[in-house]
Amino acid sequence: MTEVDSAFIEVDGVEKVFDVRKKTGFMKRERRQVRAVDSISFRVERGEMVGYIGPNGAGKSTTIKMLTGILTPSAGRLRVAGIDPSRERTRLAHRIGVVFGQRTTLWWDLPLVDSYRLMHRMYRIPDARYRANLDRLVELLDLGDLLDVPVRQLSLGQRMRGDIVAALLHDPEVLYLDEPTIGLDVVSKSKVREFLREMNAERGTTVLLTTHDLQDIEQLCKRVMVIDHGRMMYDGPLAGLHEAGESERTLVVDFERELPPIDAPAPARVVRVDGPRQWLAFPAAESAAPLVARIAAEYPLVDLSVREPDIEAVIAKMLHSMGDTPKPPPERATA
Ligand SMILES: Nc1ncnc2c1ncn2[C@@H]1O[C@H](COP(=O)(O)OP(=O)(O)OP(=O)(O)O)[C@@H](O)[C@H]1O
Repeated sequence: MTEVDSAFIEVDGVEKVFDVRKKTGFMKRERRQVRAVDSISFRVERGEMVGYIGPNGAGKSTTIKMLTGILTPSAGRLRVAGIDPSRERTRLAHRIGVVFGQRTTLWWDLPLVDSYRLMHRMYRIPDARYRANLDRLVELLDLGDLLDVPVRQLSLGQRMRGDIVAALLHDPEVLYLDEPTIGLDVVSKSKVREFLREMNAERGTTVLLTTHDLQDIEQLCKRVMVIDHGRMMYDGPLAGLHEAGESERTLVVDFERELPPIDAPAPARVVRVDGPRQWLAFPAAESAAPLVARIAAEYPLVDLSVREPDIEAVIAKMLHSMGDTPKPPPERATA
């Protein structure tokens, strides 16, 4: 191994500026520069699963495209597994896997297995390894009955699992996931998450995950990075993000009968009442257990559920609470 002291992914002062030409009138064009990524730095260690989140247009996809070598940075230094992605894109391709939730890498008109056969050739995967990986992945992602079905006939959840198999057939060391659970039903979401957790634990695959679903991050990533207007605004644990934005979760409780708003222990408070159902907001960084125990002891409780805050709301609150000043975490960003 060459990368003894270095992290698996290294991003130092990376920028990406796009030149955009806009039509401003008949025969008139204006040139403008868009700074999609603005001097960001971070490191990801081998085997880490890191969430990479931010509002629309924040610069997430641009970062991922630079990490895969599709785009060349305008400034700064990038390394993945010691490789400069834009200079050695093909060499790097053998070590990375990419899943874009909104697009597919599968051949639409062909049976699923034909796409895998093509990947087998494209990546020159040794036969025995291909066979073993295919068997294992198909079993883990429960695709056995679907291998001969044309991709166009698969449901979104089946297609997504098919895409994940395609991205992993060549045993990549790092996986970039862009919205892997978008549009999936609850069962498919949990299948995908469970698989990713197992893959990370068993194989130590490094994962960079972009998502709008807070539960993806909660269930998969100890660390989250927030980007906004191309700048790194936060890099640390998810709980810290909740604290920075003072975000709240909601406890939804059903009582045996209609009650006036209950006397919730602060900082929890009733925010809505509808018949026997009441909604209580409480700090997202706190456990729901003491609140649930207290309500169960004092009121005629029938059922309850906890709703997570929306990822956009968490980010918006955090950005608002910080003004425009990035929260410098991590020694790891400047190390
Ligand atoms: N090829 C391009 N040419 C010009 N501008 C671009 C190009 N690609 C991205 N941009 C701009 O760069 C900024 C960052 O875009 P990017 O796609 O990286 O954001 P994102 O965080 O992935 O957003 P989303 O969550 O909506 O996918 C946006 O303002 C976008 O319009």
